[in-house]
Amino acid sequence: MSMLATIGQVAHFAGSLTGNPLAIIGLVPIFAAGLAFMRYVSIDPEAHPVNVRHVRPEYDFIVVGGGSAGAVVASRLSEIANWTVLLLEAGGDENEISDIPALSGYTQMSQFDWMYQTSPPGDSPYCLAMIGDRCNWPRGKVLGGSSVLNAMIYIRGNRHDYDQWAAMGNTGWSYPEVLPYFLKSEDNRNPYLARTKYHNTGGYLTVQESPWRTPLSIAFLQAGRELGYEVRDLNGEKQTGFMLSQGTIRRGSRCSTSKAFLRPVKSRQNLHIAMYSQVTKVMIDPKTKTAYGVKFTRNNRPQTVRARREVILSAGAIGTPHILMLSGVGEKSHLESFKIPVMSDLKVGYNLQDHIGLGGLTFVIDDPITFTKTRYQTFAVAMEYIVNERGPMTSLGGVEGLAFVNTKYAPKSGSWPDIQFHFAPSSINSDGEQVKKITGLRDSVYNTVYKPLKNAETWTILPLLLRPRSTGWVRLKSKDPNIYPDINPNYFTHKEDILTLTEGIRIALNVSNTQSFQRFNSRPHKIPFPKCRQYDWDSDEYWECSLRHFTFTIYHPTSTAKMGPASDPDAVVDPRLRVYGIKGLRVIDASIMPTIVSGNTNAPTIMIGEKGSDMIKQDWGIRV
Ligand SMILES: Cc1cc2nc3c(=O)[nH]c(=O)nc-3n(C[C@H](O)[C@H](O)[C@H](O)COP(=O)(O)OP(=O)(O)OC[C@H]3O[C@@H](n4cnc5c(N)ncnc54)[C@H](O)[C@@H]3O)c2cc1C
Repeated sequence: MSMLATIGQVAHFAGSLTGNPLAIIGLVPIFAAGLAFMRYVSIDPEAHPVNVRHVRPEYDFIVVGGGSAGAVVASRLSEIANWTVLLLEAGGDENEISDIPALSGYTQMSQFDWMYQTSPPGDSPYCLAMIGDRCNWPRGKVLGGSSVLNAMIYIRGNRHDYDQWAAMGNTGWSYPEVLPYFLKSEDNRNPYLARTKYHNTGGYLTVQESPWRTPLSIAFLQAGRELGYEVRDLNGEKQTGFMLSQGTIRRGSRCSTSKAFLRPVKSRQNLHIAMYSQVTKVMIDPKTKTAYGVKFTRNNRPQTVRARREVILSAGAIGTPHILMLSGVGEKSHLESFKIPVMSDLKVGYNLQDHIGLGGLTFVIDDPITFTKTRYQTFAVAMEYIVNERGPMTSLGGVEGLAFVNTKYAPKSGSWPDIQFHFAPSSINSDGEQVKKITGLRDSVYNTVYKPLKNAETWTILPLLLRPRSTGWVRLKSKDPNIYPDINPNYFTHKEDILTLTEGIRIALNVSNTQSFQRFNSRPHKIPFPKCRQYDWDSDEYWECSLRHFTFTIYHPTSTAKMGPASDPDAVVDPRLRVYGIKGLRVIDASIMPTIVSGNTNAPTIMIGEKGSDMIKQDWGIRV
């Protein structure tokens, strides 16, 4: 294939991603993608998984959803040579654009994204700065799932999270019991990390720091020290402190779970992967209450496939409860209102938890050292990515530094921080209007608050609430599987969530006040949101108003099929991830977290995939 043809093909794909790519993302990333494509075709040893043409009538195991967890489960189960495994994925395959770390925002609102939205809020307002008072909730609709859309940040959560799960009655899920599963996946490429007992090499999932960063990342670490925090591996012994971001990247490109877990096993004859296959229902025998297969639609054709041993739902925190409820597993009164026969009366869809913070908390500096589109979308930058797998294009979604800090509301031990910082040497409009587009910011907000920052040197901290008290739900709107469910996160129904975040914002302001940032004359950008003008800047009321406007989720919905012991009335699955009341049906994905972990959710979900796979093997008599 000629170079021009290849570039044309990638540009065409980019068009489908953005609507008008040449206007929005400019030529350079397209060149980058085109050239990267050439390199992959010629030298990449990891050819893509095969989309099987025909699905057999029956398999031993059916895995629904090939995302962060599902790709792991399909890979691990098919290690058993005499088991047949079918992986059904609603989306298609990832590609060269989604591989470029710095362009991670461009896969949102594309064919790779389910494009969910929260329902408009009730009494506790949130997302008010967004069109229709609704926040976008991107979810991966692609092999690799949300690991293809995410910012690639690798964080495992706090050891107390897992000890708390175990203390809730979830035998086997304490920190010492889950750590081996984090290690099992990992191939850490930073020798100084790899040699510690908290990291590993040789696993499928590549983890490393981005090979490139701006000078401000070092200022961020130094600021942490000035504030009394240690710079340390936040995936190591202690979580409190500051560090450079670690990410799931390999040779400078995204390492999705499809790339990590499915490509290496693509030639296994006992693993079939069927893409563009949307599961609409789990078939459950009403007499024996046993799951025996699934219904799915592929190329507009409804089909069924049977499972000899088990059906595993790995469709994510929205998809899994949606499928469960459509299949008659959910709260009795809710299902009956849609005339869905009830197979098991369980609190499916409840307990929805998510991490939120204040979006757009921006600081301005004088020096020309930040990440701006004009500075970094150049031919030289593209070539550095293509030829050397290095440079600004390898930046982990622009997030260069991370920190876990304690507000006065955190446990007194100091070892279970309640706020996480994501540090980025950029702001809402450093990338033209792409961030505006994917967050759904109203014109009035963007034009008033962020447009004046055009050409400014900026940096941002996203203060994130790690353990929200407010929980929400996912409920059916219809029994038609193509109608998205009602997603109501109920943000800020607990005042403590606002109070904790307000303290977190003030610690972020202190970061800017350190000598490390004052060297650059750092100062907060103080233009208020139009509807928060009546409050004094930095008053409690001002921050509450700001939080309720630019409510920023970093897309970590979890816990909608809660794991718990039989004594827990809210539990949907038991500690071996089996759905209560139904034989042959498990859930293995982010939905099972009884409480959201204190940190980004991709690595914990991959761990759940690893551990869940071993549980299945054990339960079928395989030694692991
Ligand atoms: C934009 C974005 C940025 C993020 N950034 C980070 C980050 O930097 N670090 C981090 O740790 N976490 C991040 N996350 C969160 C993290 O990626 C998710 O928590 C994690 O991927 C969830 O894994 P999962 O297996 O539960 O679901 P998913 O990975 O979403 O997988 C579910 C899969 O099931 C498929 N599916 C759903 N319904 C059906 C159906 N009916 N039939 C067939 N298939 C179906 C989907 O298409 C998808 O492939 C981010 C998420 C997003 C969306």
